[in-house]
Amino acid sequence: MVDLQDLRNEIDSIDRQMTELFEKRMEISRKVAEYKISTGKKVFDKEREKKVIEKAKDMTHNDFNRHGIEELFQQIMAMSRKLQYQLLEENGVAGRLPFIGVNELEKENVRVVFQGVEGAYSQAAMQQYFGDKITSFHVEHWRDAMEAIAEGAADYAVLPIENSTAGSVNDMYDLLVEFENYIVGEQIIRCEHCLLGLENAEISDIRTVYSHQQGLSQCKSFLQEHRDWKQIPLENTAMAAKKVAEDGDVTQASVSSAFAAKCFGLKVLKENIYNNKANSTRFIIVTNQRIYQKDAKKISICFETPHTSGSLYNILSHFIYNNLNMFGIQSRPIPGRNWEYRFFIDFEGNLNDSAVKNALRGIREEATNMKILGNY
Ligand SMILES: O=C(O)C(=O)C[C@]1(C(=O)O)C=C[C@@H](O)C=C1
Repeated sequence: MVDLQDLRNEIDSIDRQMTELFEKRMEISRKVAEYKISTGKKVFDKEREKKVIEKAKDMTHNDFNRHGIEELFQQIMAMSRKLQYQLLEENGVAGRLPFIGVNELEKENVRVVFQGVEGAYSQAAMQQYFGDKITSFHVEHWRDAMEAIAEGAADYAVLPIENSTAGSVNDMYDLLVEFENYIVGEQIIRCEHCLLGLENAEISDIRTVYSHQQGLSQCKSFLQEHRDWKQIPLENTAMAAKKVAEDGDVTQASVSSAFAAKCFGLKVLKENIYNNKANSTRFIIVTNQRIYQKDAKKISICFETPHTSGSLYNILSHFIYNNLNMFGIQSRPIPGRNWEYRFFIDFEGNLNDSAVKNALRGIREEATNMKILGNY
């Protein structure tokens, strides 16, 4: 019978040699980086990596080892590249980021566009972010808002990107890729639905309630206590409040925000009638300039990955190696390319941090169509 301890001693000896060789290899990679710094050559050399992997695979003796050696060398060279990116950054050749840092965003005397009607949650988000000293207008569609800032009709747009219950606003991700507009801020608004009625109405008068379908379903428990009320869904919660104000009928109510009550002169008949107390929507503030506030802490990027196994894994490793904390990842189909996806990542950091520059340089070289959507 073989002795386990003997076998483990052998493995230990091989591991020692592998570690020594790994360190030797990284030392050579460091020298290659010096050469690349002085010649301006790119770190990532796809063809060379292919050849290294093929050569190593040819030396193996069975299929299992062929796969193993391929994966191992992919990892070794990914680490080698990360070391080289770090050295580039230390030598100040990490490349300039085409974004300008500003101390503060201009929030007064600016023109802001929001999507939706007056009294919408997006208008509430706009007021909370910018205050009152602005000129604002609203448009019907998200695309109209993106166009307004792209063309310079507005300085900023306020647009929803995510709801804590309903999830991401997918169209917004596509629009951020399509337009040369950038995220410079965000505002989270709690969707605190209330029951609104006319100034002289009481709850006992109500017979009909209007809201967006989601508004009605988010207040299901409360509405079940009033089963005799007719529930009528409308396009959005603000329109529902507007209708109640315009109809002037005490038997009508709407499920809308307290902000909408103020906008249309309605009375809050009952506050906090929603089921999920944490329900919130995250709005982004978008502009057509590549700027970021110097104390910004969150970065959004998107990229496409080559259609090969492990490519997303390799790209995500740039966050791990640079100690960057990822907040989230989304994917969206790429139009016209079935079953291929574009990834959107939010992570913690500032465009001026060297770890961030490092990671972005690596991702830019290894992914396709990488775009920095903003630092805010
Ligand atoms: O040969 C090079 O150009 C290197 O930088 C070395 C190396 C490697 O570790 O083998 C690293 C990165 C390149 O993508 C290709 C190969």
